[in-house]
Amino acid sequence: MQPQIQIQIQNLDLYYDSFQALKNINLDIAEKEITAFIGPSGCGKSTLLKSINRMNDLVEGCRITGEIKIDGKNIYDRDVDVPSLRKRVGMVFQKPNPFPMSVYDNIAYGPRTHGIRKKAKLNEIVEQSLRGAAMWDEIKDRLGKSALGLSGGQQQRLCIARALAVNPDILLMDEPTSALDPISTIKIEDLMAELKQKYTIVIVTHNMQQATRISDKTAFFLLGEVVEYNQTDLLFSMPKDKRTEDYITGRFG
Ligand SMILES: Nc1ncnc2c1ncn2[C@@H]1O[C@H](COP(=O)(O)OP(=O)(O)OP(=O)(O)O)[C@@H](O)[C@H]1O
Repeated sequence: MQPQIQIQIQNLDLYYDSFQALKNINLDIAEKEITAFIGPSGCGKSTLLKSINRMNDLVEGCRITGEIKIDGKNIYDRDVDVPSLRKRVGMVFQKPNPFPMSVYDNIAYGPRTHGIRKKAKLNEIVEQSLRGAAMWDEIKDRLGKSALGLSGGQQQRLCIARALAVNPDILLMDEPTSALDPISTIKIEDLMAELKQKYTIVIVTHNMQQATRISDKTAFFLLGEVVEYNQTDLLFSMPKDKRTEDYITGRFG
């Protein structure tokens, strides 16, 4: 059975002032799969990722034409409530960025800003989110301690738990393991394999082995365009475009 398409990117062009960073992007991203964006530095991967929860709204001079539909609704329509969109489409960044507060408060922060006040409910969300990020047993006795005292890998899983706490449908991950050691990286990759049962995941990665290990589909970007998009095993074993082949065989980039 074909997976359901959740995110449809159609005729998307994006400009930073007069510089065109994305050129006519068309991509269908399936629900509850992991989709990887790969390509050399500066080719627009992060820009496209950030367009999926309108993080680029914060960049002065950024202009977008075309559409990104989530479950059929264009997120760039005027009537879209951007905070609600970002609640549905969570984001995890390259460098772990826990807030300078306790582990508990990091997780409870999002739900509190969405009006949840009851201690019992917050406790439940904190536990569920940390379980969802596969770190409850490891951290349950340190909930009151500062998140800044955790290791880099733990901080990144905490940031994933924080994203889960507001109950998103989609998780965007921008090179989530590039600042981590190999063991922490494997933990996050294992976690992503678990998470895709419940969430649609889009990941930017520079690590082609990582893309082949974890993703269902891969899009190869070059100079603001998607050159090739296919099932990950096919893209890496039988690239259709010479430029994809050159990149994955290390001939450039
Ligand atoms: N805020 C901005 N203002 C102006 N130009 C930008 C801005 N952000 C990105 N760019 C430019 O847009 C292009 C795409 O950048 P982007 O960060 O999306 O690439 P990337 O493929 O994610 O690169 P990397 O792998 O190095 O993170 C680059 O040329 C970059 O310099």
